[in-house]
Amino acid sequence: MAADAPTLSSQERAGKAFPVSWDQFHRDCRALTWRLNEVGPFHAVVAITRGGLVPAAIVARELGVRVIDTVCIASYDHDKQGELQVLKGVSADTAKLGGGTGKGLLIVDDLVDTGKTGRLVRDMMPDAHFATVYAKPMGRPLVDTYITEVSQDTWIFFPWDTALSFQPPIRDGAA
Ligand SMILES: O=P(O)(O)OC[C@H]1O[C@H](OP(=O)(O)OP(=O)(O)O)[C@H](O)[C@@H]1O
Ligand code: HPA
Ligand SMILES: [Mg+2]
Repeated sequence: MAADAPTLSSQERAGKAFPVSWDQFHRDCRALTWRLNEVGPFHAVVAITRGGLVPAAIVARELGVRVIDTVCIASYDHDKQGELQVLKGVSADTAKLGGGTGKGLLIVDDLVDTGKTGRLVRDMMPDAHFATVYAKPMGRPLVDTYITEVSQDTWIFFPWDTALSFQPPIRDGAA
């Protein structure tokens, strides 16, 4: 499982912060759907939980897809990546819709970073279309469609993980 992907230090991971608001995320999901609309139709959407649940709901709504399944994978404890754990695979019904290889299925996640999660889901469903909202360079080759690329040393802060807080002025040393 992604034995070739180097381990990144916290410094390499969190060099730059890229905070995303709900409004921005919704717009980026809609932009993603415009692209996916050219590729479909899809039998079902498969969300990679938990981060993929939010974009999957928006994309499925925009594409008019009502069959939604999940693959439940955990690997990060905040910004530290551990071993990937597959907590749940696709259901038998969804696997049948994808003909056993994922053909006609749309896999959605919030982002690819090192690509470890993406490689795992691609191995599970090699003919599925894999879409993410954001992509970092190491994971980008695994994604069929994405909207915004950020550098590898950028950490994306999603709106469901954050809250508004005071920021010191830039001239006082804020990053
Ligand atoms: O390309 P990678 O380096 O594998 O990282 C990308 C994955 O990491 C995050 O999930 P995480 O494992 O943190 O779980 P979560 O979705 O429940 O937050 C994110 O939602 C992607 O699924
Ligand atoms: N932001 C949030 N979660 C993540 C990231 C990120 O940049 N990379 C892997 N999981
Ligand atoms: Mg995830």
